[in-house]
Amino acid sequence: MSRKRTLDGFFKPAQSKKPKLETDTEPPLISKNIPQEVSNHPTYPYPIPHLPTSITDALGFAPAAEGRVINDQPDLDLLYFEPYIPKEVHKDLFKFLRQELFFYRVQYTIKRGSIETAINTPRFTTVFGVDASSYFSPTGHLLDTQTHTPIPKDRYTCHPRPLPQCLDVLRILTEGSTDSTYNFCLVNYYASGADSISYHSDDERFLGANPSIASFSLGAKRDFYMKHKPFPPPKNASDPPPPETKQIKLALASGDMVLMRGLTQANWLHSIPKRKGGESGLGRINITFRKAMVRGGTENYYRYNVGAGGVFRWDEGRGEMVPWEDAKMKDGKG
Ligand SMILES: O=C(O)CCC(=O)C(=O)O
Ligand SMILES: [Fe+2]
Repeated sequence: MSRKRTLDGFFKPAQSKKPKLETDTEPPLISKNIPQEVSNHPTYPYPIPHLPTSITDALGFAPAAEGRVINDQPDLDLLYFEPYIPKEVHKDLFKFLRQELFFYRVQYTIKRGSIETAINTPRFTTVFGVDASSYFSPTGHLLDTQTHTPIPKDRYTCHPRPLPQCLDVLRILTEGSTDSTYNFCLVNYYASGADSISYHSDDERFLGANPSIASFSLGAKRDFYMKHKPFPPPKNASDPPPPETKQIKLALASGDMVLMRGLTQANWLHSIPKRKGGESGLGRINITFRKAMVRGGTENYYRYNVGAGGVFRWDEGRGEMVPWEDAKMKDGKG
């Protein structure tokens, strides 16, 4: 089949707003018999090219270094790969993902008591995947994990989408080196030192107990801080004081991967603080792989990483993320 027909084929489903999920005997949402040069799905704003073989070939040598265990403080269990991505390709992988992925700048409100506060997420985000109650068939339909039949229409209010090949390749490698499996990929893009993530832990109940989270860095070097959560006050005056813990700083470089596992999320917070100077102006991509067990995880991840706003895409000429609608008009594709 010619390349032209392939492209026509995948642009068509992208126009319909919702995937048709009734049965898996329908025409595939992802073409099966055509050599796939792109990943596409009705939930994607545009198709995402597969990784060039120059990158996939080099990824065959990952992890580029052995993981170093960091567990010298209470409740801490990290495996730190410096680097994980071979040095020959981390720059190309960064450029590829920044150019080809679609991002969002999510706004939401939080309510504390009767006071509502508007939050502007201080970084670009995107997400792919679905929790363990469902899975994507090879043709892109969402099926129930128990019954292997199409999921009921009302299972999700969001529109879960499968990992594109370019991130799935990394997921498979990560599973091989971390003794865990993952069904979600979250991506952050920190455009400059003004973008950040404040202290938090990824210990939501929908991840189950002691989740393993694999976190990749590409692009600018940024400081990653960790600190122990406050210990509960002693119950009796005779109880021993809580153990001493020290803040941790890892200068995460392009290609590095930190696996946070065991008791880490339940007991430690982590952050990427705002920075002036250094490499931060070059932009940084963070990719995390996680496993959500139940539907609530899917709703949460799409709400806070896609939200209800517009799509952004990297504009190489302008050197910044631009609203994708504008970029399409400029290309004359609008
Ligand atoms: O950018 C990073 O290295 C950390 C990102 C993170 O903690 C998160 O997305 O939950
Ligand atoms: Fe996190």
